[in-house]
Amino acid sequence: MPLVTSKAMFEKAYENQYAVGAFNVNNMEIIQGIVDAAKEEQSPLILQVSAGARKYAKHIYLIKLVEAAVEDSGLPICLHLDHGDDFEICKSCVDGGFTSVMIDGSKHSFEENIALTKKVVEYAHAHGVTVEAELGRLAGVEDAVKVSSKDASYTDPDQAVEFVERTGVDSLAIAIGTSHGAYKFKGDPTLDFERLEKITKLLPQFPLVLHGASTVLPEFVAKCNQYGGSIAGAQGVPEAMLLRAGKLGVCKINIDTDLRLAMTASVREHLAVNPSDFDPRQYLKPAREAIKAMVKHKIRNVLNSSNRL
Ligand SMILES: O=C(CO)COP(=O)(O)O
Ligand SMILES: O=C[C@H](O)COP(=O)(O)O
Ligand SMILES: [Zn+2]
Ligand SMILES: [Zn+2]
Repeated sequence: MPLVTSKAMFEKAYENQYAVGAFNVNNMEIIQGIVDAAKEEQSPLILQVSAGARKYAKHIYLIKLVEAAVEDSGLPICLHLDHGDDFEICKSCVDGGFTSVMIDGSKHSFEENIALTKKVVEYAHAHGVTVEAELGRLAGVEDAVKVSSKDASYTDPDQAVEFVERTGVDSLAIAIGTSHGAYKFKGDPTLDFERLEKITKLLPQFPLVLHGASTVLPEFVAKCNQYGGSIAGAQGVPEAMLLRAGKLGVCKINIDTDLRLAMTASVREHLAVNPSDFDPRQYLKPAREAIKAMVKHKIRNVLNSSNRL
């Protein structure tokens, strides 16, 4: 089974009102934990690589690890570039074996975003690769750059229609109140479901993407803090809201922060409880299991994507 694009995955997800999890990967243990979970759940899967991940691990290591995961698991996996900043990084990932790319032109003007996205779509489609774009701007930390809530903006539904028509893009990340990182809401969590419903109505059958969709489960924050961490005031998107979004045209839900918290909580606990351990396998093995358990939890309780292959 080779790597696959997101096209058939999204068609099936849209039809059956569930979402495919897009999990950020940075190393072997993270990839193995995620893929093991998806295999046991027989769930469709997107593994995504940020520019930062590509810098950290190098493109060649990540692609070879993901190819190994496909061969070892037999799963149809989509390998996606997360938040491509310019045409060059998208081209490099298309040329380098990715099956899907995101061009994130959301920091540019509407017209510049369209022109940039169109250029990537033309190149990617000519090479059999699907494209995600972003309209509206999420707050939070993205590629080590903090977008303040004053610079964030929700997606305009009419602009979304024009954007999709003029670019030919395959899926669209929208801003309805989620944000990247562990600190998503100061008060009660709210998402603009009215806006989401409007976009879905204007763009029927079109797959939408929700970034910044970690739940920041309190028990993992508490475990980090119990074993020497200092993560205060963290809050994510409640699971019920994500399930609701999955029934309203959101076909891809991005999760990174929850994997980071699961892995860090596990490593912190292991080293605190076993102070004489110094073989990395001793703490990375349970860390990999923690990733697996988190992804299984997401597939069952947030994505509703078990047994959808
Ligand atoms: O959107 C994301 C990656 O693109 C990840 O979002 P979280 O920070 O909520 O996990
Ligand atoms: O959207 C951002 C993802 O969580 C990736 O984060 P990163 O750029 O730190 O790898
Ligand atoms: Zn963005
Ligand atoms: Zn994102």
